[in-house]
Amino acid sequence: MKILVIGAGNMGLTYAEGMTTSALLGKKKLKIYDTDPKKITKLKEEGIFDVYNNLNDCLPFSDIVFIAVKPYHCDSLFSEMKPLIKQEQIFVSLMAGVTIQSIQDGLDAKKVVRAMPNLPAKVGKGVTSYTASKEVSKVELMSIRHFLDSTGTSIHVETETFIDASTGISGSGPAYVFYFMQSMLEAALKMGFSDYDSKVLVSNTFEGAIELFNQSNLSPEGWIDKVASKGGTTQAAIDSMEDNNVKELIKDAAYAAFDRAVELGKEK
Ligand SMILES: NC(=O)C1=CN([C@@H]2O[C@H](COP(=O)(O)OP(=O)(O)OC[C@H]3O[C@@H](n4cnc5c(N)ncnc54)[C@H](O)[C@@H]3O)[C@@H](O)[C@H]2O)C=CC1
Ligand SMILES: O=C(O)[C@@H]1CCC=N1
Repeated sequence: MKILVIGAGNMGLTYAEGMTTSALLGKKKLKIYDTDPKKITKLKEEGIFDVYNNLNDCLPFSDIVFIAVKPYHCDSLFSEMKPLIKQEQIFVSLMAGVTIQSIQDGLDAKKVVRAMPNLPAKVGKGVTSYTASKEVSKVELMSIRHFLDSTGTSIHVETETFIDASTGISGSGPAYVFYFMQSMLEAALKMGFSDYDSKVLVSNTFEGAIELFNQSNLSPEGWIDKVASKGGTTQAAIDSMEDNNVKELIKDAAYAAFDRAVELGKEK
């Protein structure tokens, strides 16, 4: 199977790296296309992929095409791609907001999969939601899932609304976790810990809590109860967060990302 990734940025390159291990590629190298000359030179030097700076040389010779440019670059990209595509090709968009209909219209293509990945894919711990146009067969969708799973795990959703919703939870979600980490790092530094000690305290606290959560059926609230003693320190912290409405604010933030994904789709 011949795979092309368009856009060698954070997401495109992460997916490309994940997919190089796939048995479905056979002996072929994965193709990657970008317009940035510096990226092209660097990728050519590394020699992991077949690297292209011209769509004519790669797009017509690919079965599955992953699109990982920023949403505002897709219109100009689509007009360049349109004369080169074939109806049997499958296009997998990783772009936030951009709808299946607008991809089909922009490319004059039928087989489109819309996916929402996230950045932990870089370490094989990504989660991707995906849905497809009706022209993509079950067997084709199984191959796509195989490639998506090369960066972690995936869930199939029935409608694009769930792609926009998962953008607010898992797509943008790693940034919320980093935001929380940054707040705790700043608090640790303010308390007088060194940079190194602050990082050790915070990163191990996150890692340990996630491991506990993953190894049990207990809800986060159940785990909070195990940490917090009545009248103790944790309760003081949780009370402070509750008084400041932190939980509602985080939910609002997730909805802001969801709404923005829907809005991006309408801007097309
Ligand atoms: N970064 C993230 O955590 C996530 C990103 N996404 C989506 O992935 C897409 C890419 O995001 P990033 O990788 O973060 O962006 P990025 O800016 O790191 O990468 C975009 C790449 O596209 C290239 N590019 C721009 N125009 C091009 C064109 N016409 N032809 C070929 N290449 C072109 C750029 O040179 C760059 O290498 C976005 O649509 C975003 O919504 C989705 C989920 C998570
Ligand atoms: O911020 C963005 O628009 C992209 C989509 C999800 C994560 N990053």
